[in-house]
Amino acid sequence: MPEQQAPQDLQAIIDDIYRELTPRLGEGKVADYIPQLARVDSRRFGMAIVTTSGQIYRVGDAEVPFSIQSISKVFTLTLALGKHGENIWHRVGREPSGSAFNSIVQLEHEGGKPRNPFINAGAITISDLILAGHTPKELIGEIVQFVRYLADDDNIVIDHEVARSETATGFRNVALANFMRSYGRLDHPAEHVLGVYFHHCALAMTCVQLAKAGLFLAAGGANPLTGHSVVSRQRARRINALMLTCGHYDGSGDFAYRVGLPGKSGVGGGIMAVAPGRASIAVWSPGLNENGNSLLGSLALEMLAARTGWSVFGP
Ligand SMILES: NC(=O)CC[C@H](N)C(=O)O
Repeated sequence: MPEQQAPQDLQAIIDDIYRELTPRLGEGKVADYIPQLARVDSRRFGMAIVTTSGQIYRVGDAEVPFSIQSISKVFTLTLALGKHGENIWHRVGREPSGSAFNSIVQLEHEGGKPRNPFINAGAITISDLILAGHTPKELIGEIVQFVRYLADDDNIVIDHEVARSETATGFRNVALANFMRSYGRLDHPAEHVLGVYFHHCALAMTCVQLAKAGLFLAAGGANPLTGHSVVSRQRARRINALMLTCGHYDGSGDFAYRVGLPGKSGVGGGIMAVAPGRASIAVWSPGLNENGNSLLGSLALEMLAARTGWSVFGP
C-alpha cells in the first residue's frame, strides 16, 4: 500500500479544532465512580497526531499525563494475542455488546463468556489469560515495559493513587470477576486478576505518548518511528476491526457513524484512534457522554476526520 501523505495543514486543523472547542471545555461529566478520577480538571483538553511518516502534531494539554483507563485494553489484548494467539477467542468473543462497559446482564445469558475484550468482563478475562506463568506483580511490570516499548518512552508509569482508588471502590468489577469465576471461567484468584486489571487501567500517559503507542496499528504492525515490529499486518488489521466495532462500548456504532476510525476510549476521558496508513491520534477531554466516552474528544475526532477525509469508509 503506498504511504499516504499527511495533509500539509494538519497543525492548522488541530489548532482550529482546539479554538472551536474552547468555549465548550468542561462539558460532559467527569467519571466519579473512581474517586481519584473525579479530582481531574474537566476543562483540560489535549490532542496529538503522529503520522506514519514520523511527524508529530500537538495542541493544548497534549503533554499532560492522564489516566488511560480502558485504552490500556488495546495493549493487553495485543499482549494476549502474542502469548496465546487465536486461542483467546475460546475465552472471549468479538462481537459488540450493545450494553454498558461494566454490564453484568449479558454474562449470565452467555454462560460467563464476555462479548469482547474491551468491555470490563472481557478485559478481566484477558488479564486472567496473560497471568499464566506469572505473579501479578511480574505481569504488571511486563505490561508497563510493553507500553514503554510501543511508545518508545521509558517515562511511562502507573499512577498508584488511581490504582488504589479503584481497588478500594471497584465493587462492580469484583462482582464481574467472581461471577465469571462461578462459571469456571477464570484460572486465577479474582484478587490477582483484578490487581492486574486495576493497575493496567491506571497507566498514566500523555496524548503524545498514547499516539506513539498506537502507531503500530496505523502502520501495519510495526512502529515506523523506531522500526520496532509489534504484530503482523493481519493482526494489526484485526485489532483495528475490534476497536471499530467494540472500542466505544454501546456508543461504538455512533462513533463509527460520526468519526469512522477505529478507536478506544477510557473513562479518564482519553481516546486513541487509528487512521490506517496515515496516523495515530490521541485526544483527552475528561467530560464523558452517556456511554462513558469523552464528549469533546469524540467531537474533536469527528471534526478531524471530516477535515482530513481520513474515515475508513471513504473521504
Ligand atoms: N471504560 C473504562 O475506562 C472503564 C475502566 C475502569 N477501570 C473500570 O473498570 O470501570
